[in-house]
Amino acid sequence: MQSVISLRHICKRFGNTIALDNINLEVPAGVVFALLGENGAGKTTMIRILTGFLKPDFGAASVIGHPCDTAGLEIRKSIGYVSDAPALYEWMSAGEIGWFTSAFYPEGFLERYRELIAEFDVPEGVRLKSLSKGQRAKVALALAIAHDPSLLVLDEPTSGLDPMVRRQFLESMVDRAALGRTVLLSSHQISEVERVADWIAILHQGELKLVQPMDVLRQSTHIVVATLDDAIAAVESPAGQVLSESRSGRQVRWIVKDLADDWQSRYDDASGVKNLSASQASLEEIFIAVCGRSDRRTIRDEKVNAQV
Ligand SMILES: Nc1ncnc2c1ncn2[C@@H]1O[C@H](COP(=O)(O)OP(=O)(O)OP(=O)(O)O)[C@@H](O)[C@H]1O
Repeated sequence: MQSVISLRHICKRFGNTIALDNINLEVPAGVVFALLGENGAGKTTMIRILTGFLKPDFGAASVIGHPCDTAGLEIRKSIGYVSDAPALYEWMSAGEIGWFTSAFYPEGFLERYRELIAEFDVPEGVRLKSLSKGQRAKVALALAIAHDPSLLVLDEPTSGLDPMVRRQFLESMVDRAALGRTVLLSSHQISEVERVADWIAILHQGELKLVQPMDVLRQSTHIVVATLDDAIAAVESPAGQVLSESRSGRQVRWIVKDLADDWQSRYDDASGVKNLSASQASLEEIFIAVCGRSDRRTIRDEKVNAQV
């Protein structure tokens, strides 16, 4: 099946900063796909490339079959997009902006928009500048989904919203995926994402560190804790892909992906390990393990590496 979003070898630099470093990503249809990353990881840069606002320095990107570098307008008309700070005509009322925007979309837009506004409890007659932040976010979401787009792109949609509004937002994402639509959700609200996302991608300092279905990621990533006889003794890591290791006194803690079935066999009586346990890691623990390393490469680093 064709991907809804496809990125091949995407690179983008701003001066010395490598904002996106050879990104390859395929987003399947009908899922809530979460793009996680700390501040400055490159999430907004990726979304700006996908929506045709920014051209990559290298690589090719397409959204619902359209090339992002040449068909930005077409893409923006077809998808729904909510930025972290939606630009709305402040002097219009919630009702007026729906009517105004409906001129750009096929019949049925206004009716659906008004239904959504009523569902979200936003008063139609009040000017946008007099609405609360949460109400304005709901207007932006209603405008983005009233034409029932096959892809909805949300850049930090819930930042600054209260928990009730956030929950309403995220539930509407799950409803959309259930109808076969795709949602790309950029966020650093990890616990929220964990509840709604089908797929997780972790972007760290411009590099895509991990892309996996949420259930596979959960099942395949463990926290392994070993208690040692001696606090300063060396100990072998468990068999698997070790994402992080930390020590506190006699305890060693690893976050391990694809832990081998027979991982305990490494720790016999002579290993100096007294107690062993393994449990499933939360998304937050996985995120910290993946992102807790190395500083962003800059062009200066690349030049130094090329010289050695
Ligand atoms: N127009 C620009 N000019 C210069 N540097 C930029 C520009 N846009 C982004 N950057 C840099 O590129 C990197 C990635 O920024 P980006 O906004 O994509 O991150 P982000 O993951 O969206 O962060 P946040 O969660 O804080 O919004 C950062 O180091 C940022 O400073």
